[in-house]
Amino acid sequence: MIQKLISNIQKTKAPIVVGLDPMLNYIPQQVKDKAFQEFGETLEGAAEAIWQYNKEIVDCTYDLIPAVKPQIAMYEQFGIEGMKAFKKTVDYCKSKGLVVIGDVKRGDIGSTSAAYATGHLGKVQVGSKTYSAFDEDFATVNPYLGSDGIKPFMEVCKEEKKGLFILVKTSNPSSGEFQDQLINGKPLYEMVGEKVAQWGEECMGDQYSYIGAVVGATYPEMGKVLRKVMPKSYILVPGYGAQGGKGADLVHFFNEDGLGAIVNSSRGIIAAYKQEKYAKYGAEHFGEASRAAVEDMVTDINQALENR
Ligand SMILES: O=C(O)c1cc(=O)[nH]c(=O)n1[C@@H]1O[C@H](COP(=O)(O)O)[C@@H](O)[C@H]1O
Repeated sequence: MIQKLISNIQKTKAPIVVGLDPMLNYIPQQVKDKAFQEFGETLEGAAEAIWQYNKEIVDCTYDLIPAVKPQIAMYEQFGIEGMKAFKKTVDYCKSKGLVVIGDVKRGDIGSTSAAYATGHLGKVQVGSKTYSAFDEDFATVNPYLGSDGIKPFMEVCKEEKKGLFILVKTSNPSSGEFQDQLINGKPLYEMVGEKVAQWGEECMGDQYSYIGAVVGATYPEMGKVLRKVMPKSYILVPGYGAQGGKGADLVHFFNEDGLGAIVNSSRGIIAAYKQEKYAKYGAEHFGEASRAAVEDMVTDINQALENR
């Protein structure tokens, strides 16, 4: 799957991920009205609205982008119906040739991680039959339980040719509270980065490992250090746009080959029509506003890379 991600990035010349994080308050009224007419103001109605919203955004952007990252919490809040919308979104994006990064941030004791890995990346055995339940291409995982929480995910990735993005340094304001703590003079996030590089060696594609890392766009100096600590790991970089990250901050997350990083924007793309810059599209043409925001993001990052 890492090869497919790289080839999609090369084909689109767009090292970006569109984050499919639908919230009801971003969804234009006409989309909600239609869904509520059919299903009422119910969890099912909400799930239908987020699915229709996602579908329009994907239809308007899929030819420009290599990958999407649905964040499961946005679906889970609507219970079973939301989870069905998550699965429909995963399948639809895959049918459009996109790589799907399930932003599920799992990680637990070994046996529980194994079940998470089976459900999201692997196959579950039911009697004589096997099923791929969610079947994303990559999943985000939390390494702070230690190696035995990560190994079951790696095993499934090896079998299924899938991949991981392991949280190393997160984009949020208080990420330093624990992640920046010094241990024998070294920050914890750097130790985790070294571990990701080690795990990555066991799981190599052609040039890059299918064990990647998550490093927030909001910490560019740390990104520069971590790039060197994990030279063969793809870095998923969230925090662009709504959290303040800009193209110029991101150049050091990339390797000299122009590869090695993929930058996520969620609200900045899917709710672009709400920004003044894209207001001319109006809520009616929210998908076109998202397309314009994708084009601007790609230009911003590629220009920054050219100027470095
Ligand atoms: O794993 C992630 O994707 C992630 C890690 C991190 O450090 N920071 C972070 O924002 N994210 C996710 O990236 C997305 C960012 O959304 P926007 O701020 O709207 O672009 C959300 O889905 C977050 O859950």
